[in-house]
Amino acid sequence: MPATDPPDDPRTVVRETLSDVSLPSVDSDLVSAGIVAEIDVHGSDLTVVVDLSSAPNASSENVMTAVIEVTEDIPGIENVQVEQTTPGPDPGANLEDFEHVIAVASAKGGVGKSTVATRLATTLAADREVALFDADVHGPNVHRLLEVEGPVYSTDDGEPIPISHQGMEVMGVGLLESDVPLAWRGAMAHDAVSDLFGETAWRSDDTLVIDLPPGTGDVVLTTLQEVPVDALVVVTTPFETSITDTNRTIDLFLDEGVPVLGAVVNMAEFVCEHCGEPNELFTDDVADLSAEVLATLPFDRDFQERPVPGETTPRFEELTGAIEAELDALATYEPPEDAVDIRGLDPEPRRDRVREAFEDLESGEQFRVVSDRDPTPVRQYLATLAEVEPAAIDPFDVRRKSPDAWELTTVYP
Ligand SMILES: Nc1ncnc2c1ncn2[C@@H]1O[C@H](COP(=O)(O)OP(=O)(O)OP(=O)(O)O)[C@@H](O)[C@H]1O
Repeated sequence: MPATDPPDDPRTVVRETLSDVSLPSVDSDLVSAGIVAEIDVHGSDLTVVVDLSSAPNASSENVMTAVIEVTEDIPGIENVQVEQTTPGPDPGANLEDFEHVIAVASAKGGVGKSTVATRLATTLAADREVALFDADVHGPNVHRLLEVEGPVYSTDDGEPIPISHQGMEVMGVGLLESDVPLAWRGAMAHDAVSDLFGETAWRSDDTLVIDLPPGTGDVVLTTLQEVPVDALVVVTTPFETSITDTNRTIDLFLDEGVPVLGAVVNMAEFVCEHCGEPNELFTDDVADLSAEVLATLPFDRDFQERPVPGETTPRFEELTGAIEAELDALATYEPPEDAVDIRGLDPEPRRDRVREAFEDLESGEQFRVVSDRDPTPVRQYLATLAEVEPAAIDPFDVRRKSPDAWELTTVYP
């Protein structure tokens, strides 16, 4: 009798085989950890369904590879298929469900935007549940920095499941086609990012960090319109043209009502590894930056190493601290005392409050409104009330202060 005869109940053999498999990211073996949800054998075809909700630190890829490796050697088994169940107790959390959204942008490529976004996410992951989205459709490299690979699996409803990487969820266009250079442009790029954003079945709902593409193109602007960003961080190098471009980018974001938190000045100096002497890499002064400097980072080879979720990097603590303070401030946003607060009101009382307060003013007096939506359309209404052209309602400064509080500041013409 050949030694490869299939056993009476092949599922038992598969289960026993899997109970001998352990991974560094899982506390016990795959069966005891509750990862093996279902085993199905038809002839020589084996299907193993894995559920990673009980092992948040396990990467689906590592688990699937381990399952395939050990089960395809089982006598009688020729084809092995591993499927992942819809994860988590509350699968498919929406973008709106995130408590905080932080986006990282830059005017130019290559200034360290992805490095900052990725390290910010991994540092924040020490205290929070963090998800990281790579929206840099033209040069996605978050997955490379973290050394995370696809394939990306889908829920039963076809929603892409983010890769769980050491407790942090990661998603991005780079994961969909790991080794294929993406050449998406314009509308196609926008659609790809937008779809992925809208459909991803996040499990976390605390903090989302987004690595935006460089510049202020279509993907950046539509992403910022579609996603309720709490705070935007702009990365720049301290070089004159870089600062000029960054200032232009910041102005554009402010015009769009994006809450720009501040800037990270990257690669500001290089400390000689031999003599310890710091050397400025650029001589230009960052005083010209139009945003607050949240952190200044040196050129440091350590930043080229793979960041690990949950591991704090001393150099990033300043930045992370500034962002956490801002997130706390957002949670307790108080409108200025002189502002007309129209949040939560129906359309008619909103208009009445604005009209009464605006018509009370003398020419040149400041008018401030706090709204729970973008108050830009109010300009036309104010112009009608003052019997002027909308352009005469000037200045017209709209700032988003929290996910649901916009401040409009203008003066009576
Ligand atoms: N402070 C730093 N010290 C040393 N190396 C750095 C630093 N910041 C970034 N780098 C390195 O510079 C390179 C570019 O960084 P990164 O990919 O983060 O830039 P980027 O602005 O996201 O670029 P792109 O927009 O083109 O994707 C990477 O190899 C990264 O490791």
